[in-house]
Amino acid sequence: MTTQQLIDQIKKKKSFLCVGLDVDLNKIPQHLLQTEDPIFEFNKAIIDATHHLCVAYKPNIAFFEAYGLKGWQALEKTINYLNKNHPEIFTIADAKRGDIGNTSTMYAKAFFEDLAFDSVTIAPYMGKDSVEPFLAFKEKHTILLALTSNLGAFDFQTKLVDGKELYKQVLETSKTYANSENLMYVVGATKAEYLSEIRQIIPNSFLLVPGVGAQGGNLQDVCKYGMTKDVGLLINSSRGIIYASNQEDFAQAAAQKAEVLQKEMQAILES
Ligand SMILES: O=C(O)c1cc(=O)[nH]c(=O)n1[C@@H]1O[C@H](COP(=O)(O)O)[C@@H](O)[C@H]1O
Repeated sequence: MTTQQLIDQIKKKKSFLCVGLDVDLNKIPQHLLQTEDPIFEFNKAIIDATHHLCVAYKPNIAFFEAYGLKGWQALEKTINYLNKNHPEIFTIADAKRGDIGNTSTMYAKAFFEDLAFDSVTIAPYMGKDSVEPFLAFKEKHTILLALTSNLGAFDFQTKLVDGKELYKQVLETSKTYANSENLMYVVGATKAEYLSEIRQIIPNSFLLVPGVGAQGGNLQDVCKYGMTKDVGLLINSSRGIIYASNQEDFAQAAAQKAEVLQKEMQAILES
């Protein structure tokens, strides 16, 4: 999916919501555990109930890998279900990969070719030759961790390196990479006060913003400081939506939570 197609969807749906699929078998409704593929059945029900309210889904790969082969098969079924039934949806493999060049190429093939995701999250720590193999897939999007939502972000990301915060170095240096126009960045919703300065470095790039809901980030603040003329934001919520109920009504409950966020986004877009 091109960036323009994503922008068009945001305008059409009046939503820049990304639903995070962080499926934990201990948290899903008991009755699903009797089915052959509880992870996929859960995802399918969530997607069926929420796809009109969001523009993206972000399966977090850890939550699939934790269940071995069955988890990986559920991931494959989930992305195939999305690509077949909802090609208008932007898909994010939240894998946080990045390694020496030839290894990154294999990670890129796994998520872009084999699983056919639109984008993948990448850790920038290993630098240019670890990121460019993902950017080589010109029709795909590489989402680089810039300033993350967790407390550990202050261990390295905000530290000064040559007089400048490391996350700013990541933003500036990554702009020099080949095909950098296909970069998006992760900025945690819990770090909204940093967004004005971030926008000075990357005025137009899309940001994936996790951390609203369960982690305490605030949608209004993120939009105030981070929104561009083309919106430029994908706001992710995982637990706050998918675990709204652990009973048979879980999908409707998830849709209700998603709708609250969508309505808030609509109000911001129309203000
Ligand atoms: O890359 C991410 O998606 C990510 C980056 C970050 O800085 N913080 C963060 O929470 N995430 C992911 O976003 C999701 C947040 O989930 P909830 O806190 O349940 O909404 C999880 O899948 C995290 O792994």
